[in-house]
Amino acid sequence: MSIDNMQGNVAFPPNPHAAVSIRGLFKRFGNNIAVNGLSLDIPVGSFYGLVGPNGAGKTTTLNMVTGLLTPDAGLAMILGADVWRNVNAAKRIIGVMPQPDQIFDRLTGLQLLVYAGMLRGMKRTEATARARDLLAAFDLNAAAGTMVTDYSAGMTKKICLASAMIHSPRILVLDEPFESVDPVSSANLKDILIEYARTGGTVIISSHVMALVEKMCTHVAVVNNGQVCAAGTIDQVAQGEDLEDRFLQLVGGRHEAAHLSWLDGGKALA
Ligand SMILES: Nc1ncnc2c1ncn2[C@@H]1O[C@H](COP(=O)(O)OP(=O)(O)OP(=O)(O)O)[C@@H](O)[C@H]1O
Repeated sequence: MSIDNMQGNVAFPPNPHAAVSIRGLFKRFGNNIAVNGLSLDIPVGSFYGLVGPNGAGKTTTLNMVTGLLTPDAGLAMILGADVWRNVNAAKRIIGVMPQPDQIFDRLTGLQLLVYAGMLRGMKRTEATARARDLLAAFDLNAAAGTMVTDYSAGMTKKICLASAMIHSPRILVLDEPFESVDPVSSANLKDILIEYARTGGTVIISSHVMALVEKMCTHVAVVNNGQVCAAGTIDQVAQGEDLEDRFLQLVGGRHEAAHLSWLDGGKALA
């Protein structure tokens, strides 16, 4: 998709060939409009970054696309099928990284992965074999028999990621996947995701780390106030600039002279 603000253009039909096609998605929490008529196409095989300031509506959008949250209005299609017409079918196609507080952390890492696989209809033997592959890939072999509640934040993140991948979904939706993951595991994870996209899988990540998005993603959408303000390939959105600078131009919010007069390096105590 070229740089294209499709806000409010609900008449523009969804793209049945896209991995994800969103039209006029809307969600309100009380008086707060979290997602305000958002439209976006995510091509099959893309590594798509969703970026935006805190509270922009990224997580709310992803939750509606993955069948976790009902939209107030609008349409989300996954590989040509309306998510909300058959939400269970959509969930089988997608791998969603659970949040650490959404997992059964009294299971061991191995048990959690086998459980996640069996929940998606896999046989125990196959789920166990894949769980062991994933534990190795994420450097969690030594912690396979440890309860997840005793994992560090980064280890928990990795086991959450692994549980999103075990059923080999066609689309992976990952909210801040690299946050608190160490550089070695992060590099391994990037290799896995890049290979996954290369073989036709679609990866959608939300991230605040612009350098990472610029390096890893093929496409990016900048979300602000519940709408897409720019979307396309990284080059199309960056327009020859550093992606972070372009992001700041698009969303604004930089204070001319960010200055807290009382934050004086402790001079007052000297
Ligand atoms: N369950 C909820 N109940 C009430 N308000 C909510 C709920 N979830 C999100 N919101 C509000 O919706 C808006 C969008 O939130 P959302 O979490 O989608 O933003 P985000 O772009 O993912 O932000 P961040 O980068 O900080 O994670 C925010 O104003 C938030 O306070």
